[in-house]
Amino acid sequence: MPIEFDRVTYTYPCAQKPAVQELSLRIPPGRRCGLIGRNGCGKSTLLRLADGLFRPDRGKLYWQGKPLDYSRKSLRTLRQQVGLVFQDPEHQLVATTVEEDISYGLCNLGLPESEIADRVQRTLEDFDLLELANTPINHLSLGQKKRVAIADVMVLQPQLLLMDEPTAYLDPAQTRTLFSQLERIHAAGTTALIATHDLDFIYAWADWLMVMDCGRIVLEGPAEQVFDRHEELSALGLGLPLAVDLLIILEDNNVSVKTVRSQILKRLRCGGYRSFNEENSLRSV
Ligand SMILES: Nc1ncnc2c1ncn2[C@@H]1O[C@H](COP(=O)(O)OP(=O)(O)OP(=O)(O)O)[C@@H](O)[C@H]1O
Repeated sequence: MPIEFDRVTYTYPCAQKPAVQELSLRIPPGRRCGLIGRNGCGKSTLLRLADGLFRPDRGKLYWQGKPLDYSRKSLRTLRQQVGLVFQDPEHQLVATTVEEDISYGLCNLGLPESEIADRVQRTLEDFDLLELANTPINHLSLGQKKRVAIADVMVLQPQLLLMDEPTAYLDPAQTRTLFSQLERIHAAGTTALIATHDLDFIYAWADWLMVMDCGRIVLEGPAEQVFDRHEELSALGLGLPLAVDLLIILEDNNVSVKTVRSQILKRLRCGGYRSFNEENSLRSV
């Protein structure tokens, strides 16, 4: 079991209530795990706890079966095995140019120069960053910064990859590149946990889905089964991936393309399943 939370509670200094409460979860090796939930429900806090950046007030975290040790030395070792891509790329980028930034973590690991050069070159290619290799970080667009932040962590080949809103600021082509890189590392045995509001991305990628609310995991299971729980997701203020909405509409065999289009537009403009139900019937459109 790479990572496990056992009744973990964490409260930010000066905060009135915990951001994460009595939270228990286990992520088996090799899993593609999605984490969804409305704003402020505790997703980023959970990821920071998993990376050892925050220490729980109560409860315990286990990494590969051993309780997390918060000594400097152990945290250094943990960070070589667990990589976190922050929601805001500005929190990740440390060096002057793209190439320096991607090599930074590898240099800290004390790897031979030739291996560092090889890995950096491959990562620049993988993330379509070759042309930007010598560009100063502060000359990059937000989407380019996000790609560098993701590359910074992927180049380290962590055993557990934690990502906070990885598709934020990425255009569709770069989202596809990210997808294929995630497929590649999954095939190589990496476990990944991705927190996101991008339901279409998570629907396509995740094999396991956890839903958070008020600092707790409130739904968990195979992604397809969790997305089938329309009413509960709606009650939690969450929508559905477009593909699930489409499947619901298409369950009615008599539905025309025009009706599907009109229903999908309504879904996109007004939100998820609740508005769908309130409309009552497809045929009335
Ligand atoms: N530095 C902080 N100090 C005090 N409270 C904080 C701090 N950071 C976050 N919080 C609070 O902790 C709770 C959980 O925040 P967190 O960022 O983990 O949520 P999230 O699910 O990642 O949200 P989002 O989807 O908006 O990114 C929120 O109520 C938030 O207001």
